[in-house]
Amino acid sequence: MPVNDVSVPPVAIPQSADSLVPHIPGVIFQFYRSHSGHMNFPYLEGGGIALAYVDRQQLAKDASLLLEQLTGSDHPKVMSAIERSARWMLPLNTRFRLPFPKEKPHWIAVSANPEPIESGVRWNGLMLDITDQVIEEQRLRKLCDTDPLTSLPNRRKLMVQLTHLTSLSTRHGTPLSIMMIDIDHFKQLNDRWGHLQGDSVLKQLATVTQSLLRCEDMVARLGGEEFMVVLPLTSLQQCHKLADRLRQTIAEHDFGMGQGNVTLSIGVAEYRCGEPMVSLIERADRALYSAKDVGRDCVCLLP
Ligand SMILES: Nc1nc2c(ncn2[C@@H]2O[C@H](COP(=O)(O)OP(=O)(O)OP(=O)(O)O)[C@@H](O)[C@H]2O)c(=O)[nH]1
Repeated sequence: MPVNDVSVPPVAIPQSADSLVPHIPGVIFQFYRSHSGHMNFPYLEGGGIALAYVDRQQLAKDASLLLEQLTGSDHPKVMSAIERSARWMLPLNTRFRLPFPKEKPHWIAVSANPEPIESGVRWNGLMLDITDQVIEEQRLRKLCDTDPLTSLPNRRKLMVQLTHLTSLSTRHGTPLSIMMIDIDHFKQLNDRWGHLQGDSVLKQLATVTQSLLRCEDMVARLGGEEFMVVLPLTSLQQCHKLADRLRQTIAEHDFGMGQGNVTLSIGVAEYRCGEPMVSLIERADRALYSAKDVGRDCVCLLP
């Protein structure tokens, strides 16, 4: 049969976009800000859940009813995105959490184009509920940043955090110390007790170390049997003391293999304001190797 003989069932063509708008999974809006700062939504229509709990008639008069619901950093973030878009006539692209009664807030993405008018600026744009996408992003980010065996932050996450903390330390002149930790003769432990028992030691070490730290400290697994602890606002002496407490706690801990089976060598170092982060890590690494050299089960620091 020739292709052009295939009969197509008749479909009603919408007369205007207006009849489609209530059925789309998002919101089409017009947002207005006067030169004096008054804001409102002259137009706000659409489908999906995003409009379920907003009072459109009120928002047509005053947008601050919606903006005031934004929590945490979302309010200043959205306000400065509006300001930037208005000042430079750049597209407004941002996201925020919209509170929902009896539910977790939903993530809403906004994308709109500004248009200068005599009395202020007008934006025409879209809002989409991106909650599922944000949850997936958060899950993937956690996966990228976490060591699967111990659930500790991994090397990647640690480097990001250490970069941030060294720059804070340089800016404010505050102390920052690190510990480089390595389990002694871990190969022998694996060979003698098996890989599963080795894994269990790594997990228990992670838990014991975390229990000795404050919430602003961080312990990460760098790989294999090597860990790093980062201690903001901590001098070398305080770090040394804590490292020795950790060493002793682990030496006395019952890993289920009889006492005295697991010991740690630890190198400690303090950040020198302005130095590259790698120099700090190298110093702690060299201190760790000194600890290995002098017989293990000890804490070393370099001058
Ligand atoms: N069970 C277990 N073992 C691991 C894991 N990652 C690395 N290892 C083992 O850790 C051992 C590290 O051995 P080495 O680097 O020789 O160090 P060591 O035996 O601890 O010796 P020193 O550091 O000099 O005291 C190797 O046998 C690796 O196979 C892991 O995730 N689980």
